[in-house]
Amino acid sequence: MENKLTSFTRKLDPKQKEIALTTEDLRVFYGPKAALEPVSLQFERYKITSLIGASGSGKSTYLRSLNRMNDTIASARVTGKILYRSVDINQPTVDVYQVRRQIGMVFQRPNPFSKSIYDNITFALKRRGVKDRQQLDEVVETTLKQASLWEQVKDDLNKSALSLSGGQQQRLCIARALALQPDILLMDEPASALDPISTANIENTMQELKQHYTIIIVTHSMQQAARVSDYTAFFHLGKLLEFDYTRHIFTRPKVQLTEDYVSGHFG
Ligand SMILES: Nc1ncnc2c1ncn2[C@@H]1O[C@H](COP(=O)(O)OP(=O)(O)OP(=O)(O)O)[C@@H](O)[C@H]1O
Repeated sequence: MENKLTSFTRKLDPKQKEIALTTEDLRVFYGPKAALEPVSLQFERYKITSLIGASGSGKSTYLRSLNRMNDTIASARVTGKILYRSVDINQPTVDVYQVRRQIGMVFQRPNPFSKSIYDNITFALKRRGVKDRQQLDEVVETTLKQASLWEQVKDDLNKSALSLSGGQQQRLCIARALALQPDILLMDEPASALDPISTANIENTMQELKQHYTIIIVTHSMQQAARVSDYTAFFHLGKLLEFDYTRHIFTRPKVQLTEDYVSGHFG
C-alpha cells in the first residue's frame, strides 16, 4: 500500500486497448490558484470511467476541461494536453464547438429547454441547417430509444419537456446530447437529483450507451461507481491519487487514502 500522496497513473496498453481520450499533465488554475495538479490519464473507448473523490477534490474541474467547458469561466486557465484523435484539443486554435459536438456533456440537474420534447432534440441540428423532416424524425426516435425514453413519450413528442418527471427530463437531456452524435459523453453527477428508480434507469441506459460511446462520469455515489464503471479515478485535494480498474479500486486499492474513501473511513 502506498502512503505517499502522489499521483498514480496506470497507463493503458495501447496495443490492447483503444484509447478515446488522453490528458497529459493537465492542470487547471482559477486565477492564480491551482485547482488541479497535473493529471495524466487515458480513457478507453467504449468503457465507463468514474471520477470519484470528496467535494472540492477537482473532479468537475477536470471533467469540464475535457470538452473545453472551462473556457466559459473567465478566471479558469487550463494547461497541458488533451489528445483526441491525435489532436491536442486544448490548443486555442481548435474550434471549441466542434470539440463539444464530439465530446458531449450531461449536467447534474436536468436542464431541458422550455420547448417540446421533439424540439429539444432537434434544436441544435436545425441550427446546423438540417431541415429534412424525415431525418429529424429518425434522430428523435433513435436518440430517445438510446436514452430509454421512447416508449414513454412516443405519442407525446409535442408535449413540453418541462412536463416530464426529473428522471425523464434527464434522459431527454441524454437524448439531446446524443442527437449531435458525439463520440464521448461526459456526465457530471447525472443522477444526483433523481430518486432511486430514476437513478437505476439512468444507470441501465449508461450500460446500453457504452456499446457506442465512451462515457466519463463524476459521481459521489460509491455504489454507483462500483455498479456502472469499468475504470475509476480517485481525486483528492486537486490531485489524481489513483486510477485503476474499478474492481481493483474497490477491493485492493494501492493508496491508503483511496481505501479510506471507498470504505467510508475518510478524514
Ligand atoms: N468557477 C470557479 N472559480 C474558482 N474556484 C473554483 C471554481 N470552480 C471550482 N473551484 C475550486 O476548485 C476546486 C475544485 O472544485 P471542483 O468543483 O472541481 O471539485 P469537485 O470535486 O467537483 O467538487 P463537488 O463534488 O463538490 O462538485 C475547489 O477548491 C473549488 O472551490
